[in-house]
Amino acid sequence: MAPTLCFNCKTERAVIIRPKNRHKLCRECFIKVFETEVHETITNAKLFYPGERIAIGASGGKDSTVLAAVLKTLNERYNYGLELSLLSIDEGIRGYRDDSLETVKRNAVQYDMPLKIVGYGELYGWTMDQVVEQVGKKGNCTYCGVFRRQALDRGAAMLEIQHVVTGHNADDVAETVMMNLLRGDLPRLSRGTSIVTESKASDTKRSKPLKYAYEKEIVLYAHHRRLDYFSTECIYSPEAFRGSARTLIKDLEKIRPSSILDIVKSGEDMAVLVPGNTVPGGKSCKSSAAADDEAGGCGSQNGRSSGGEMAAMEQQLAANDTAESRETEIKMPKKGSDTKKIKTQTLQYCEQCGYISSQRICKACTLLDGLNRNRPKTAIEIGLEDEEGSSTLARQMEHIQLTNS
Ligand SMILES: Nc1ncnc2c1ncn2[C@@H]1O[C@H](COP(=O)(O)OP(=O)(O)OP(=O)(O)O)[C@@H](O)[C@H]1O
Repeated sequence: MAPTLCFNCKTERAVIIRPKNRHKLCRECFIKVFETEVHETITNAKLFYPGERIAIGASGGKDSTVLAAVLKTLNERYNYGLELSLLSIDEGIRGYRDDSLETVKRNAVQYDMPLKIVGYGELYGWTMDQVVEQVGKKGNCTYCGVFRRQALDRGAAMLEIQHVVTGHNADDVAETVMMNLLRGDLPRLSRGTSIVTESKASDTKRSKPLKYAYEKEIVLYAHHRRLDYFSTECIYSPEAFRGSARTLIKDLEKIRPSSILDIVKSGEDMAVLVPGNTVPGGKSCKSSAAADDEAGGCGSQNGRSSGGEMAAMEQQLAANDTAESRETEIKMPKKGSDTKKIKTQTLQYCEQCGYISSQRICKACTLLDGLNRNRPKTAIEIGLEDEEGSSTLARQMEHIQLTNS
């Protein structure tokens, strides 16, 4: 049987089917389409300005590796004029992060980008291995997430960079929407849906250029561009709630491939319902305490292994270069969306470390206090399974304060 030709170029052999339109694409056309859609996300949301210095939160995983590769390509193709750097946080997890950091070091050479590595050990005096040794695996993700959010900000400050981009993708955002919907937490749903999160007082803003990119497409892109990335998952325990939301979304995707972007879109629409808040069309979320609330990574990697779907996909791709993985529809955000609203919080500086926080003592310092007092188990008994840890952390802090008083 004659090979199917690419829907776009009509000359090359098709190796990818996109469920969006059942178009069969060749490698080159798929890569171009993927990059063009990220470019449209960037331009529609006006994510960057010429000359802007950008720190790419680089974990060595597929998402941030694809992000770095695509940003480099687009920066050159469309003359964004960006100065791109890699910023890696070393959580201190032997057998995981030390290996993935080796990948980031290679990426720095491959993409000709400067690399800054900041460690939990140097910032907090605790590596995650030490934290887990003390608190156990249950709930360790909350420590890691809170520490990473601050670490990314602090790393960016060291580089004198005011914009950190992360590899959060459409699946991650859909999970966050689903989790906050199930918790009835619209303000957090609103913040998690925004493509940009910035704080009134913090110099550092965050954005997610891959917000509309499906995880499966990211894997395909990495595969077909032969990107060098690290695919092992964190050795510590997954967050059960996010893992359940992930499984639910993956199941929905199987039945209806557009579910992921539909959930993201619903999240953007629901964000409008947050009373007294201001978010431009899921584009930007200005929170006075965004630094404390914005996801700093992880919390999505963990729990991802439900079913090992991505790992299986990667294996299949590696074994068969003519992969015909099912793709999902990418709908780009419409230009000129309405202004929407988000919750504002009271801003203050942590009395201990000076980090921006909605609390007198920031979450990292609260957790560190618990660790340093050698009694974190008391503090985390109330449960730690959320993507940003914030609601639970607020309860933890109350608990800790009560325990102390
Ligand atoms: N240790 C880290 N150093 C720098 N950035 C990080 C780190 N961990 C996570 N991030 C950032 O947060 C994003 C989401 O992280 P998460 O842990 O959810 O992994 P992920 O979705 O699998 O992404 P990746 O494939 O890039 O690891 C990453 O894409 C990256 O931009």
